[in-house]
Amino acid sequence: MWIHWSHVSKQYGQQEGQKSLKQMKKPSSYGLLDFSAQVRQGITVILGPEGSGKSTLLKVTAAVMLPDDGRITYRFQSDQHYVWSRGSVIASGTSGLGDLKEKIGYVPDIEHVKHHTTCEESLIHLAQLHRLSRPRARVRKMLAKWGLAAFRKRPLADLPVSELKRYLIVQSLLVQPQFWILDEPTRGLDDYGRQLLIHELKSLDRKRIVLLSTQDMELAECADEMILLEYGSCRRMGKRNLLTASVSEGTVAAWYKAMQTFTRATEQ
Ligand SMILES: Nc1ncnc2c1ncn2[C@@H]1O[C@H](COP(=O)(O)OP(=O)(O)OP(=O)(O)O)[C@@H](O)[C@H]1O
Repeated sequence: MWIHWSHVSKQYGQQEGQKSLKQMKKPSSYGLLDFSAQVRQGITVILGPEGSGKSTLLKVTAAVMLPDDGRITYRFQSDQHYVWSRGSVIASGTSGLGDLKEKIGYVPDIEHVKHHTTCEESLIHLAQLHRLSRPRARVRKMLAKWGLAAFRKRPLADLPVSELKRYLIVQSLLVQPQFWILDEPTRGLDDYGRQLLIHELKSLDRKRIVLLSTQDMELAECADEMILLEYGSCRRMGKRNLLTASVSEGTVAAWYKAMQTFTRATEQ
C-alpha cells in the first residue's frame, strides 16, 4: 500500500475560462510545483513554512482538488490502484473516484462551517451514506470518545472551533479510512482534543497511510516519516529518526529549525 506523487503541480489564479480583466491581472501562484514523492503505511508528517504548499498537497491527495499536472497513484491493499490526474478523469469519467473517496478520511483546515444540521444528525447521515452497520450506535460511541456528547444536538454552524475540529476528526474516522489526511488538525483544537488526537495517532496500527500537516512540533514527533516542503516542492524526505539524528537535540523541532536556518542562509 502506497501513495506516489509524480510531478504534481497546482497553480492558483489561472483557471480555465477566466475572462475578466481583473482576474487576468491577478498574479498566479504555485501551490505545488513539480512535487514528486512516495509514502507507505504509517504516519507521514508534512512540514514547511507558511504558503509552502502543505494544504494544497493534502487537498489534491484527498481528491477534493484536481492537480493541473502530474499524477497521484494510490495503491490499495489488494493490488488495486487508482490514478488521480486530469488525464485519468478525462479517461474514466468519475468511475472509480467513489471507491477512492470511500478509502479517504480528510480533516480540512477550517474553523467554521455554514451547515445547520446538528453534529449527531450529520454524522448519522454520513454513516448511512457509507452503509455502515448500526449507524446511530456507532455515532454515539464516537461522539462520546471524542468528548462531543454534550454538543450532539448543536448545529454545526454553532459549534465552537475546538468542538468543530473534533467533529471534523470524527467524520474523517467514521469510515475507518485507509488514507487518513489531516490538515493542521491541532490549529484551534483545545488541549483535551489535542491529547485525544495524539493518543489516537500513537495507538494506530500501521496498516493505513496517515498524512498530517502541522506546525505543532509535539504532534510532529508522532511521525514515522517526514516531508519538508518549500515553494511547493519536496525539499527533504525521510524517516523521522534518521533526519532528526542530524541535530544534537534529536527532535523534530530542532531539525526543522536547522532546516529553516539553512534556507535563510541560501536565500541571502
Ligand atoms: N485559493 C487560492 N488562491 C490563490 N492562491 C492560493 C490559494 N490557496 C493557496 N494559494 C497559494 O498557494 C501557495 C500554497 O498555499 P498553501 O495554503 O497550500 O500553503 P500552506 O503551506 O498550507 O500554508 P499555511 O501554512 O499558511 O496553511 C501560497 O502561495 C498561497 O498563497
